Amino acid sequence: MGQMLVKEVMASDRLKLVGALEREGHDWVGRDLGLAMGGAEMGLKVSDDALEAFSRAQAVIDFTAPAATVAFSELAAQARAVHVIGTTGLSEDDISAIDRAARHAVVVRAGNMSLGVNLLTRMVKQVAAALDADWDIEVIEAHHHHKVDAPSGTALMLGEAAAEGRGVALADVSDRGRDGITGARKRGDIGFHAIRGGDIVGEHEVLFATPGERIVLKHVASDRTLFARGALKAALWGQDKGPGHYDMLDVLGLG
Ligand SMILES: NC(=O)C1=CN([C@@H]2O[C@H](COP(=O)(O)OP(=O)(O)OC[C@H]3O[C@@H](n4cnc5c(N)ncnc54)[C@H](OP(=O)(O)O)[C@@H]3O)[C@@H](O)[C@H]2O)C=CC1
Ligand SMILES: O=C(O)C1=N[C@H](C(=O)O)C[C@H](O)C1
Repeated sequence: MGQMLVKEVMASDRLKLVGALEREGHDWVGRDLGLAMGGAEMGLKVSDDALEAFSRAQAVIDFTAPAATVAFSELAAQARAVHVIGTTGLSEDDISAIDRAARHAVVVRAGNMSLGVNLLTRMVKQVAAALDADWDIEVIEAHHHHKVDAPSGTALMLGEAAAEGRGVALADVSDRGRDGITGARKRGDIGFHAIRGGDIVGEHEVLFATPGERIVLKHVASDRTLFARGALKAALWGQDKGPGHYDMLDVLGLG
């Protein structure tokens, strides 16, 4: 995602890239970003000094890993830069830490930056609200074999939307990774299933099943560029907002 973001920022006439980070000890640190990416020289050196880079930025776009994102949220808040977070796999403690940073700066966080998925969450909530618990809800997601977290951030967003529609807390009804003699499905549970293979960009399906019929709501991402474009839209949107923890529904006006 990092390299995709660099390309999208370079292609934009509204954005300017002022820094690029790698972790301390990475062999790109100190090298020209363009050359390191295998292209033309960009005149911008890769750094490992987050606070220095953030202090020169109006926005920080972060698709990394939970520990990095939590640390960056504090530094971005110190620098009063808009922090756009695409990182998934965050724990409740991680999210609380980000909430603390969002008291001082704008944070936009979403497990999926695409318009389609965010619209789908509204549809899932509506369908879940219209159906009772005789309808079993299952969230099925598929991603490339490099992905390290499961369920995906998007699957969790869709599960949250379904739980919200039903008026229950997801934590109380979530059923993940069935294996072995699990017993019959519990009424009202929301199940999660993760497929990992090849270069699948991201596919999410929410299944509502009752005896005799099924409803399937599905989103397919076929190009990662859409996630980068969504994140950049969020960075621009956040420029005139007050401190707070926002999501893509806010950015897209679907909240
Ligand atoms: N919200 C959305 O729309 C989307 C979210 N994602 C999420 O974004 C995240 C990244 O995805 P992806 O790009 O595929 O994953 P990658 O593993 O390819 O990239 C993550 C990068 O973050 C770097 N990183 C980790 N920790 C640090 C640190 N402390 N300082 C600097 N760099 C660090 C890693 O470096 P190193 O290799 O050295 O560890 C790596 O280059 C995932 O959580 C993914 O689920 C992805 C696509 C869309
Ligand atoms: O890791 C990915 O690739 C993706 N991660 C996000 C997620 O966890 O839902 C968004 C998208 O599906 C791609």
